[in-house]
Amino acid sequence: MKLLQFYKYQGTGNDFIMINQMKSTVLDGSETALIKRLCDRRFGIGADGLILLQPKQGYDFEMDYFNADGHRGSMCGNGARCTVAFARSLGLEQSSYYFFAPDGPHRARLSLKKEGWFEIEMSDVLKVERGQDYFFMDTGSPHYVRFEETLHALNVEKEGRHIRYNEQFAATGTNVNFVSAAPSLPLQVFTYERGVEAETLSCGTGVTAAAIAYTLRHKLLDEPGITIPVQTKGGILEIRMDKKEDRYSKIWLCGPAEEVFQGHLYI
Ligand SMILES: N[C@H](CCC[C@H](N)C(=O)O)C(=O)O
Repeated sequence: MKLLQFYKYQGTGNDFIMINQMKSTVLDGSETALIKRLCDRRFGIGADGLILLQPKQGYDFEMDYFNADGHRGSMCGNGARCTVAFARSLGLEQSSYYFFAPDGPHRARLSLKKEGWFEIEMSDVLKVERGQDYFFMDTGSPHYVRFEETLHALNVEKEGRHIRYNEQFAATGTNVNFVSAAPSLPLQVFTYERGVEAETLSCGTGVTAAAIAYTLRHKLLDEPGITIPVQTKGGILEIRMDKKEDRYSKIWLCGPAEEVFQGHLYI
């Protein structure tokens, strides 16, 4: 039996179990059944995912991310914001960070304006696929984005699952975002997450994809520093980006992240 010290974090209601492996390794990521059970809201601690904070040569740290199904996921934007908050609470107090995530290197910084806000630079998006009624892109994780007249009557779980498992995406799966088409900002985004296989209260890479799709749908002019506020079920996030035709760089995902509780258990 090993003692597992854990920390629970949330960023706009997307919640994560954090394990500090900066000094010693407890989990190597092969413990699929255990991670799934830890993330279970009845049999475990309960979370949308689990993150191992680890050292990595040339970086301040690495975030190794697992979805609630116990398998390694792709990039998690809210998880990254929580990981920076976690690293800070462990004493890594810097005004900016350089870290490694599932989709490669990232920069992060503290908001100068808002206390408790963490800002992550996302990978550039150089390709956006346009379907008849959807956009599809990789913001570190694959995201399908569909605009809706209204979201209030939408069954996110049912519709999201249907798209995630349809012929086009079944092989690798996709996250699915439904975006309110109301002309005024903030955008409203509801997300079904692959790997959690349920609706989550917020998804950082999904909100990033929704903001990018919005600039295309509403034909925003190319400009540096386009800012799009987004309302999720768990709170407000903000996306800033430089747009040049269909290519997006300097994409920053900004929002709150905080510790909820900590504890330990034997594994
Ligand atoms: N919640 C995450 C997305 C996790 C991606 C994961 N569901 C996958 O497709 O592996 C976020 O804030 O970006």
